[in-house]
Amino acid sequence: MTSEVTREMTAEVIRLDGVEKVFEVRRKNGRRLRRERAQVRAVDGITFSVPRGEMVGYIGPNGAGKSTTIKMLTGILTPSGGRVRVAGLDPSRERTRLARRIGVVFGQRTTLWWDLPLYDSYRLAHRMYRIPDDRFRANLDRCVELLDLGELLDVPVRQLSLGQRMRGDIAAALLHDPEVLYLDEPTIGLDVVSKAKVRTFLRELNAERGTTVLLTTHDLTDIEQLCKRVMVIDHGRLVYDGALAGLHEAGGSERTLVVDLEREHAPIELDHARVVRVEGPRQWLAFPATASAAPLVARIAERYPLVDLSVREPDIESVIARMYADRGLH
Ligand SMILES: Nc1ncnc2c1ncn2[C@@H]1O[C@H](COP(=O)(O)OP(=O)(O)OP(=O)(O)O)[C@@H](O)[C@H]1O
Repeated sequence: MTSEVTREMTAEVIRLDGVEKVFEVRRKNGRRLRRERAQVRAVDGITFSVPRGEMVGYIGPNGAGKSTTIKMLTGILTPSGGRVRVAGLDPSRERTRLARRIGVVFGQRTTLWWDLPLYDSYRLAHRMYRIPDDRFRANLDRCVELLDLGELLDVPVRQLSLGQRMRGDIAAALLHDPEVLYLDEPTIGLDVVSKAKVRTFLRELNAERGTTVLLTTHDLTDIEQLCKRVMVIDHGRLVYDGALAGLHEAGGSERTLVVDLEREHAPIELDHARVVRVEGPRQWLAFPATASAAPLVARIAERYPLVDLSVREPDIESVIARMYADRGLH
C-alpha cells in the first residue's frame, strides 16, 4: 500500500502529539538598561486529533495560544516540540503541498486584494492553486449563491463592509476545495444577519462536502450552532475537550434572557430562572446554560406584557473561570 493511500484512508485529518511552541522574547528588566531574554510558552504540550468531517470549536481567553496553534497547523510556524500532522502531511515541511488541501480565514485580516474587485482576487486564486476551470466555476457559483456575493463581485474589496468582506474571504478560502478549513474569529464584528449567513453557510458546507472545520471564536453561539465538540485552551494547555453542554455543566454557567416589557414591572417570578438586574421596563434573567430558553420564553409571554426578548450566551472568559473554580484549578 502506498503512503498516499494510507494517508487518504486515515480517519484523522488533524493530529497533534505533545505540541509545543516557545517564543524567545526580550524583556526589560526593572530599571536595568539591558533587556533580558525570556521564553513565552505559547503552546505547552497539546495533544488532540480531529476526525474527517468534524466541526470543532477551539476556544480560550486572549493570549491562550489559539492563533499560535492554527499557525502551526498551516505551517506558518514550526513547533518547538512534538508532532503535527494535517491530512497526513507535516505542515512546516510540506507547506506548499498542504496549502492545496487547507483553507484559512483570519477574521481580523483579509487575504483579498484590497484595491481590486472581489472577483479579481478569486481569479488570482484560480491561477495560484491551478484549480481546474470547471471546479473553479462550480465552487464560485455555489459560494456566490450561498454567501450572497452576486452584487459584490465587481466591488473593490476596500469598499466592502466587514460582513461582506468576511463572506468574500470565506469564499476565497474554499475555491480550491480544501478538505480542512481553519476559521479564526469568522464572525467577529459582524451584525446578527451576517453572522447567521456565515453560520448557515458553514453548516451546509460541512454537511454537503464533509469539510473538516476548526473554528476559533469568542462567540459561544458560533460553537453552539456549529460544533458538537469544543476544545478549551488556556495558558497553552488543553483544559477541556468535549461537548459544549459538558463545559457549561463543568462551570455551572448561566445564560441570560433579556426581557423588554411594555412598562416597568415587579421582578418576573419564574422557576429555574432568577432576575439579576432591572432597568425600567427591561429585566435580565439568569438561567442554567444547559437548559432550553423556549419554556421560559413561553411562560413569560403567557404571564407578562412582553414586547421583545433576546438570549445572551455567557462569555468564554467567565465559563472558563467558573470551570476552574469548580475543579479547584489555578
Ligand atoms: N511571534 C511571537 N513572539 C512572541 N510571543 C508571541 C508571538 N506570538 C504569540 N506570542 C505570545 O504567545 C501567547 C499566545 O498567543 P496567541 O496569539 O496564540 O493567543 P490567542 O489565544 O490566539 O489570543 P487572542 O485570542 O488574543 O488572539 C501570548 O502570550 C502571545 O503574547
